[in-house]
Amino acid sequence: MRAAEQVVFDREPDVDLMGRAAAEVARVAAAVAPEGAVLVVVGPGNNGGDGLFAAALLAEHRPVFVWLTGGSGHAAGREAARRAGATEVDAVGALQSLADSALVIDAVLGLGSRGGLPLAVATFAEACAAAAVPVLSVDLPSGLVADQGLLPGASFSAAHTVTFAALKACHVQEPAASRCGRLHVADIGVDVPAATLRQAEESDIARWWPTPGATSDKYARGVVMLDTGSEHYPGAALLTVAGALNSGAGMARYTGRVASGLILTRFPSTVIGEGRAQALVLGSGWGETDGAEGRVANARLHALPTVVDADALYSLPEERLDGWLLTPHAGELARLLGCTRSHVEAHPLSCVRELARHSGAAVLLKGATQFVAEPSGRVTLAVAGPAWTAQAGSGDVLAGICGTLLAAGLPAWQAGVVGASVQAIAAARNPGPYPPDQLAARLPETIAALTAGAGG
Ligand SMILES: NC(=O)C1=CN([C@@H]2O[C@H](COP(=O)(O)OP(=O)(O)OC[C@H]3O[C@@H](n4cnc5c(N)ncnc54)[C@H](OP(=O)(O)O)[C@@H]3O)[C@@H](O)[C@H]2O)[C@@H](O)CC1
Ligand SMILES: [K+]
Repeated sequence: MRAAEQVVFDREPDVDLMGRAAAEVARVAAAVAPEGAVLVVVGPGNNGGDGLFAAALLAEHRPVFVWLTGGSGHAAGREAARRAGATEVDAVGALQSLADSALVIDAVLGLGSRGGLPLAVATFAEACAAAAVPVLSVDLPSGLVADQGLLPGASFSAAHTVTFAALKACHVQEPAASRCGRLHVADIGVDVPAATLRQAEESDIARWWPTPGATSDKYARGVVMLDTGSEHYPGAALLTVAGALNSGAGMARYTGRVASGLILTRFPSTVIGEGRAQALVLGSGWGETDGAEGRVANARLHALPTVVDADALYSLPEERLDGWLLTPHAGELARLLGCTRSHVEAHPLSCVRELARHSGAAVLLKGATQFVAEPSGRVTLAVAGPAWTAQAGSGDVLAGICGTLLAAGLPAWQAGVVGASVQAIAAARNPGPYPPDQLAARLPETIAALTAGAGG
């Protein structure tokens, strides 16, 4: 973000980016709280500057109070707010005026935040929540750190966040994302080149879904070959097949070690044994079975796009896995990188990127926020779903869905994003809790609704 801003300053030294940012903040403030007093809480840096210029704009029409939490603040902004008639208050005055405020604008810390809040501000943030006064945060809820999803300490809980040019990690990664409220991305004339972090939306999933054409046969739709499940985890085989078939595979072939009778009783259209296929799914429910390495090496010989899940992840071939999709959760990713689970949870973006860069595969990191990294470093976040999907077996269904999407010809990263998203959307549209096999059974109607009107 700072580099992108610098490009604008180099091109146009007199550009008033802060004025544009403040105008957007004032516009959203007027929309969400059209009347009543506004209390602007201001920090020491440019985030505070945005708040002060927004205060000046709002003070033309309504009572505005300004609390300079650091004692001073952006000098020109302070002067503008004063001239427009805003009233400066101290910490006590801020708490007193809270009850009469229609809106609090949080302009304490933005991109320069190290995380957490000074004590007086933390107390005030709690008071806002207790008084149920809506907070509009400038750029990000103060207390968060822009490029992290963690809560490093106290922070505001915003009803609205106005950010500039592009979303930052804190806006989309939990638990920070839940502090941001409704997000408004304001265009202030700063171009963010080739976004390295993107958030997929339902409309993207509808557009990317590989709807078969009039002339598609089962091979064009894609045959998925699954080597999943084990004596210990036969259910995993069923769940992967359920994921594959309910997301529209042209055919599912099962080559794993679970008795074919069990598979066929539940999914009679499954074909048992190897044959022509367009994608493979490996590993879900293998457990610590012998022969993982041999089975992964065998898959390599097929030279097909491959989903590698669960225990197969620990037997990855050494060469670059172009076109493959790895689907670890945080614990598995930690083991692969030789670090701790808590390290992955604290730094999911860098960890998921590291495995993608190192392996040459796309990597879908599963969890509350689902990240898909490409070897280039670009990361796309899947559409978020309700927490109900965090249940044993969800990952198996997801591996099957991703297999279908790979078989239909989607690039590995896109198969990961679309697969994780459609499962989340199905869960959101069918508020459960449904166990994963029943949620898998809801995929067809979810996909039908999603793609209706998307133009295929
Ligand atoms: N660049 C541009 O043109 C544009 C920028 N824009 C706006 O500027 C914002 C970025 O401004 P910024 O760089 O001044 O950083 P900002 O977040 O205001 O604060 C830094 C100050 O806070 C302090 N501090 C940090 N953590 C702390 C803590 N936990 N507790 C207490 N203090 C803490 C820190 O102290 P230090 O770490 O240096 O000791 C430093 O003094 C950006 O988010 C956007 O709103 C828009 O106008 C668009 C154009
Ligand atoms: K802020």
